[in-house]
Order: sequence, then C-alpha cells, then structure tokens
Amino acid sequence: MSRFWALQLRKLHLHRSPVATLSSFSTSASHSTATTRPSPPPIRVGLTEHAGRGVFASRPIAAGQLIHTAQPIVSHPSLSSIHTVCYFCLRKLPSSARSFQASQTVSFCSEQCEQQSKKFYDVEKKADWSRFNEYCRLQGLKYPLLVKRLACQVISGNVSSDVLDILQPEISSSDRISKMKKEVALLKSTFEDSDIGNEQMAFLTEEWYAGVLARIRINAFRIELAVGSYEDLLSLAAASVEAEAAVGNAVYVLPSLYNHDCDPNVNIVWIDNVDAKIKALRDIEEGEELRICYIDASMDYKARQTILYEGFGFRCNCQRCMSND
Ligand SMILES: C[S@@+](CC[C@H](N)C(=O)[O-])C[C@H]1O[C@@H](n2cnc3c(N)ncnc32)[C@H](O)[C@@H]1O
Repeated sequence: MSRFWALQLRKLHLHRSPVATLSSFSTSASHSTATTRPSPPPIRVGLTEHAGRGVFASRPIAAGQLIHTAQPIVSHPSLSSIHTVCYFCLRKLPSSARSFQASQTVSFCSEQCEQQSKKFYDVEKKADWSRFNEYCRLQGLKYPLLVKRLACQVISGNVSSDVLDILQPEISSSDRISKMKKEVALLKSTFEDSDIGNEQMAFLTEEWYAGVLARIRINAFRIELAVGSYEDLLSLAAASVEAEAAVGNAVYVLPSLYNHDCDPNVNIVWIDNVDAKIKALRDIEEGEELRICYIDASMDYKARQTILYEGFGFRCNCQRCMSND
C-alpha cells in the first residue's frame, strides 16, 4: 500500500462534509423502523490489489438491494438543461413552471432547494456569467461549470477549498494545462468584475483550478435521470437528436471510490434528481469488491480499453478484460 493512499484512506474516515458523508446515507438503504436505529450501509472502503482504493461488501447483499444513496459535493445542470431542471437538484421542472419562469435565469423546484442553494447562489448572482457560459458553450466544456459552482460554494463559506482533495486526480497533459489557463482567467475576471473581495478569492489560483479539474475529470458523473413518464420519453428522444441527454454533471465522495468493471455487480441510478442510488445487480458475498461500469459495457474489448485508457487513464484489470472478452 503506498503511503499516499494510506493517508487518503485515513482522511476519508475523518472526512466530514455536510453534503456527502457516510452519515448522509439515506435510511432507505437499511431496514429501519420508527423505534430502531437504521443499520449502516453494508459497505467498507479498503485498498484493492491493483486499483487503489475500492468499496467492499461488509455483509452479504441481495440482488436488487439499494445499498446506499449519496448526495453530491458539487453539481451543475448542463447548459442545454439550465431552464428545464432545478438549478440545485436537477429535478425536471414541470412544463408549466418552465414557461412561467422562462424569463428568469434559473429556477428551483422547491423552497428547500432554493434554501440549500442560497449561500452559493447569493455569490453567483453578484457576477455576470454570460461570457463564461458562452465560452463553455462554444468550446463544448461542461466541467468548468462545476468548478465555477464549487468556487461560489467556497466563497460563500459553504465548503472548504480542499473538499475534493480526497479524490484521485487525473495526470493532466501539458496541453490540457495550457488550455485550462484561459478558463481560470475567465473565472477570475468574472469574480473580479463583481464586488467579491480579493481575499475571498485568494484560493482561486491556477494550481487550485488544475487540481480541482484533474479530480473532476476522473470522478464526475454524467446525470441521466430514469425515464419516468411519456413526456420524459419524448424529451429524451428529442434530446438525443438536438442536444445532450444528460441533465447535468455531479461529483460525489463515496460513489467516486467505486472502481470499474466491464461486468459490474452494482450500478448507480438517478431516479428523479441528482441524488445517486447505488444498487446491487446480483447477489454479492461479504468481502467482495463492489464495482460499477464507467462506460457502455456492450462495446467490444478494444473499444472499452481505448475509452478507459484515454478517458480515465487506466488499463482495465477486470476479469472480463483479462479473458479478452
Ligand atoms: C473513480 S476512481 C476509483 C477509485 C480509485 N481507485 C481511488 O483510489 O480513488 C478511478 C480510478 O481507479 C482506478 N481503477 C478503477 N477501476 C479500475 C480497473 N478496472 N482497473 C484498473 N484500475 C482501475 C484507476 O486508477 C482509475 O483512474
């Protein structure tokens, strides 16, 4: 075990973020009653032999069981969904709410979401994001939007600037680092043009931006909500022709510790908002590693290897790949 990962593992156990911790798991993951305390989710984080940290079953898990839920540290709607989903939880807004609120920049699905967004949104509202958003739109960039939101959360005092340090970073190429410089400059100048003081944005350096982006690139999830209604089905069909099917992107702590397998035993689903639900795809034994699939598992061996190497920087060591399937 490398000293680096041992330290990260210790930090994970000590880590207490208000939005994504072991204690934030939904009680629906366990068998609770009004009188008994909910049992903790049947998982533990440990070190794997060849893939860094991973998540393991601490008890047998039955096929179909909801293992736990998780809320994001940071999330953001995709630019194509910004007027059709809640700006906080990414829940689809009813059509009536969409047209009613079309004149507004963004909307929230409930008072609760509005309240939970208040701190970062009060910061965000002080600045004019049109140039930044336009740059992302033209360049087809989605992750700088997550960095922007994280920066607003940090400035508002909601989270610490090192909140993502626990996650594994990508090894960024020099080409990527130089492209990123323009994004940092744009983000900084947008804040500078508002009345946010220099001391509040002292954390916003090129180094911070690069570190955050390197973690987001490996750990962000693309949020596609489960199709719940005929209207959803139609808009999904339209989205696949016109724009992105994903309603947004989000970064979590625990879901990011699940390693990949081309024949996974668990999956992550988003039913009606950004809250992730981790479910067992088959019966799992105590001690077995829980793995999700990062990509489309129906691709052939070569295509999977290429995407995993180019997108996530690793050569897959799962059993399916080891047998060249
Ligand atoms: C989202 S992280 C998963 C958690 C990670 N193991 C950690 O310690 O933070 C993705 C990284 O885990 C490693 N990994 C995940 N699945 C793997 C696999 N099937 N084979 C080899 N490495 C894997 C790779 O280093 C990859 O970039």
